[in-house]
Amino acid sequence: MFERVDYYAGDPILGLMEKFLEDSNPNKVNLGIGIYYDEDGVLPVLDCVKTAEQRIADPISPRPYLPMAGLPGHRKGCQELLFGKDAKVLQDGLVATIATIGGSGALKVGAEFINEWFPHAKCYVSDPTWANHIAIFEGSDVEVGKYPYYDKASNSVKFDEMIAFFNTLNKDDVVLLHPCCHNPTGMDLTREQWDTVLDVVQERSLIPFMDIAYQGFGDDMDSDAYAIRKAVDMGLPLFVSNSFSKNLSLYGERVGGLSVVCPTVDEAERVFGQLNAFVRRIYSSPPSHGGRVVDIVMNDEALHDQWVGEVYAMRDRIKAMRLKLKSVLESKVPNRNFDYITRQNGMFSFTGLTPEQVERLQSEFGIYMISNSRMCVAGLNTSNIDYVANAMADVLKD
Ligand SMILES: Cc1[nH+]cc(COP(=O)(O)O)c(/C=N/[C@@H](CC(=O)O)C(=O)O)c1O
Repeated sequence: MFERVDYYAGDPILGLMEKFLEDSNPNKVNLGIGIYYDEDGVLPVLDCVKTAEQRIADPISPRPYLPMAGLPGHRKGCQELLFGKDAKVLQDGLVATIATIGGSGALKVGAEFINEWFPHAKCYVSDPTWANHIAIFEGSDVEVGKYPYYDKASNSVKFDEMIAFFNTLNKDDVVLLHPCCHNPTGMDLTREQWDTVLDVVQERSLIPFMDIAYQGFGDDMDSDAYAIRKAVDMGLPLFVSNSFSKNLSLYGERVGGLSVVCPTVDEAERVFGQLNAFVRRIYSSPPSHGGRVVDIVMNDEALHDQWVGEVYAMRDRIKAMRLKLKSVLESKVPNRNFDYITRQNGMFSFTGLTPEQVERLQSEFGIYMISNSRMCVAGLNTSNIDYVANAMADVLKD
């Protein structure tokens, strides 16, 4: 009966996590999945989340279905984080926002919406991009193409090629953009480059779809949203998927959001209704617990301020690990340029190691990074960084 069903090849990121957990090497280091581990190598529970959890736990309350769009406070939290607390576009009621099952759920609902209402649109993703971007959009029958983005030889953005490619695209084609902390390269655009990208998007009437999963891990909450807010200032239609998995350290609670910036209130109402319709037919309504944590942290001023401080502490620890890794590698492999490690932003570094070198790190040293050479810098700490740098130096020298 089901022999016609193909075997699942596994996920390049989540599958690696399983292999890591099974590895008995006492020195193993997980630099694979994009998860923030603290200095002790532990996935943290933020203090602001602990407070929110206590409020949820006492007094304990029933767990009814949430609205299809999620809690109003969760949605408000997404909007103010992305667009700014006093953004005119919010005051004017031009943004349709739903709470979603993580950033992944936001991308899925967005892909379904585009397939339904822009059936001729293709979606173009950066080369390289987060692997699941392609799977999600193709899974919604949206044809996916790639735009030039990263030059491995120079460890920089192929900006002129990217712009030239955008100038070949058609009206309503979707360009999937990383506003900050590019996954997997960590290489972000400057503000001037964003301005140029958004000018081309406007000239070609493209649809920008910005996926922001690491807001606060780059420079700061507002700077990391520069591209989002610039598109709004230009009056562009805009999709934004956001994730609280990393910056609230709530991975398993599956909390995110999808926002669509519309030209008129009437269009925002139409879009909001259709987003609800897609939610209903895909998963009906979002999870309650995570939504309540987001609602409490984002809308309690003191907790929100505490949260921002906790995110910046995570950001700063990652930056410190970048500096340390770069200096150790420079001392051990003097004939190789490691500037890219500190030019890159957010959780990931595209190390440029070959698949064979990545495989050696895993098999000989128990160090796990994605086969495309992406390293999650947040997996480094002062206890393992010398071990990792020495191992990288070893495989780079041979
Ligand atoms: C760019 C991006 N967008 C969306 C997501 C999904 O977020 P969530 O809220 O968990 O649904 C991730 C997760 N990335 C890491 C984990 C994963 O692959 O699922 C990663 O790149 O390792 C991203 O890196």
